[in-house]
Amino acid sequence: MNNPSIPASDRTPSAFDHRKYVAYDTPTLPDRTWPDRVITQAPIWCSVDLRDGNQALVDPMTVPQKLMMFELLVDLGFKEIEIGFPSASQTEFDFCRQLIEEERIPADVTIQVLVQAREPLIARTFEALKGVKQAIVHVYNSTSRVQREQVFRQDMNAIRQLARQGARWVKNYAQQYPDTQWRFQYSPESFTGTELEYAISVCNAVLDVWQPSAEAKAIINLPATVEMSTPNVFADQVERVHRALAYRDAVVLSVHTHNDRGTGIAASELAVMAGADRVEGTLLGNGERTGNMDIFTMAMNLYSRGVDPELNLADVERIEQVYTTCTNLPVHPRHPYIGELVYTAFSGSHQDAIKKCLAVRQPEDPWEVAYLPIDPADLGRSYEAVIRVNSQSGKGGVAYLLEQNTGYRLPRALQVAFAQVVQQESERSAKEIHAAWITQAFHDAYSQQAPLSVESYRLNAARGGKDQLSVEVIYHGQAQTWVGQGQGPLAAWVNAVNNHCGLSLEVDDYAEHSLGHDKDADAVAFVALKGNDTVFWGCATGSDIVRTALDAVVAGANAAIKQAVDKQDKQSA
Ligand SMILES: CC(=O)SCCNC(=O)CCNC(=O)[C@H](O)C(C)(C)COP(=O)(O)OP(=O)(O)OC[C@H]1O[C@@H](n2cnc3c(N)ncnc32)[C@H](O)[C@@H]1OP(=O)(O)O
Ligand SMILES: CC(C)C(=O)C(=O)O
Repeated sequence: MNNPSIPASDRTPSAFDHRKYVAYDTPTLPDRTWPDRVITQAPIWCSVDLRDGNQALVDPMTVPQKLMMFELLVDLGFKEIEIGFPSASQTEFDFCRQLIEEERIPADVTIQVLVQAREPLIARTFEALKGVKQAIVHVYNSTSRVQREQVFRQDMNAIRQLARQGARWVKNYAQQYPDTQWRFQYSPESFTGTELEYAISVCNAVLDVWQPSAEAKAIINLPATVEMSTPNVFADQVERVHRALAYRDAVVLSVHTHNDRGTGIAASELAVMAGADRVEGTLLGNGERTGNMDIFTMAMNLYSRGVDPELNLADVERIEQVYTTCTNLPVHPRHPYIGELVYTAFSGSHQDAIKKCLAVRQPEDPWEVAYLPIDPADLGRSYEAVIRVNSQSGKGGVAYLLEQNTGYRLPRALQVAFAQVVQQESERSAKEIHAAWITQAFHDAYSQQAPLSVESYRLNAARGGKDQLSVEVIYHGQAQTWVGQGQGPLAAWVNAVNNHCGLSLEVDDYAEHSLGHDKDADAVAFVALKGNDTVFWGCATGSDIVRTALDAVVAGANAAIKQAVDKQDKQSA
């Protein structure tokens, strides 16, 4: 249809011109109630991975791939699974037969199949379902204005008759297989492009044929076959149907949204607020064009707000593996909840906030961690994936990674100093800096035990007086005995080091902590030695805390010695 708002002389079909498009109709539902509702319970989920997901693939799934996906869906807890379109191809037919003949359908799972409102296809569909204990037969026809006028070339009445006829065929064929517990589903396909009151009249016509009851409910499924509006408009449409549908108590109201505008999940969520009982979709949103609504994400959205999603999605590795094997599609690294990068913070302020929230969090607390909508561990994600370091990162992230790798909790001033080392490398390489590099760089910078190292020590701790320390050292390859005195072993040792190395270091800061919870756990010591307006940090670990402190001083002193040598080399060059 030509858009009358564009003068004919102005129409340039190949140009990027928004005037080619018309605004969508907005139903008037001034007394809408859905905006005040919250979702407190998971809807009935129906996976359509094996049908709508499958029909959108470059290479539709083979029978083994379909089986693999079916088993995953069952294990995740889906109770309704649309397994295909059995009249579409031999593969589809055979898959349906295999599930039934090999008794692969658990007693609490109902398979669903799709068919057009065409008798031969409906006959073939019932053949495919022969012997099944229970099944949903899902019949559809397009009701939109565009399809009525341009595809079917039939008026509203004829299209309603087609729907009614399809419903009759389904009902009649079902009577030929009385051993199966049948349920029927109807979709006014392209519902979002259908005049709302007309769509309701078609659904009611179908229900009049099926005469559903509270014991034998029918399913009316409202597809956003093409997502054409903002989700609030879809919610209004659903609430209007919810109110106007005949046999409402005997109907499960279902929605089936697509993602053409990128809001397929929001549309389903608002639809549930508007009265939908059931949601069709696919894992990770595979499906026609931009995909079906993503059940994994919608379920995790519920989970993240404390609502039981009634699906167990914890094994994301398996979900990803089956998804990629069956669809040949990758999982986007930013895919909600499952993508490789979705729990990762590179930026300094995010890392700092995450680290602080995690540090104060008690296991029994509700999850309230900045920047992390859920606990990544719930989906098997390790904390290594949470904080990653590049040139956008700060001291918090670097310290966090080091702590994860070594258990060290750096004093704040050492965090600041070490972050500069890492920042230099990340800027030089223009790459991510991994935890292994950070750990090595930390030890290189702060744990050097050459040219000076401690072999053994003897401490004569004097009550009220000065401690006397005698230390067997290796200094520039020579074994020597150094003696020092001071207020405590640390001061005694710094005095000895200063005397023998020609330094004038003072202890500026000292911290230690245990590296484990049991009494035999090693400790780590950090010491800041100040000399000539420079702070030299040293770090060491060990089971004997005095020895560990001496080693930490040695590391700081070695850094000071190295700086002095470098200075001399520069001057003589
Ligand atoms: C929105 C959705 O996802 S709907 C599901 C879509 N999925 C698929 O189409 C995948 C499986 N489909 C197929 O394999 C094939 O389309 C088949 C086997 C079902 C049918 O194949 P064919 O009969 O060869 O042809 P085709 O699909 O082109 O049929 C179109 C004909 O069916 C009619 N038709 C299409 N949909 C329906 C329907 N739901 N109810 C009744 N008639 C319909 C069309 O008007 C057209 O009629 P015409 O032949 O008189 O012009
Ligand atoms: C058959 C229907 C439900 C469909 O897949 C759609 O409209 O997208």
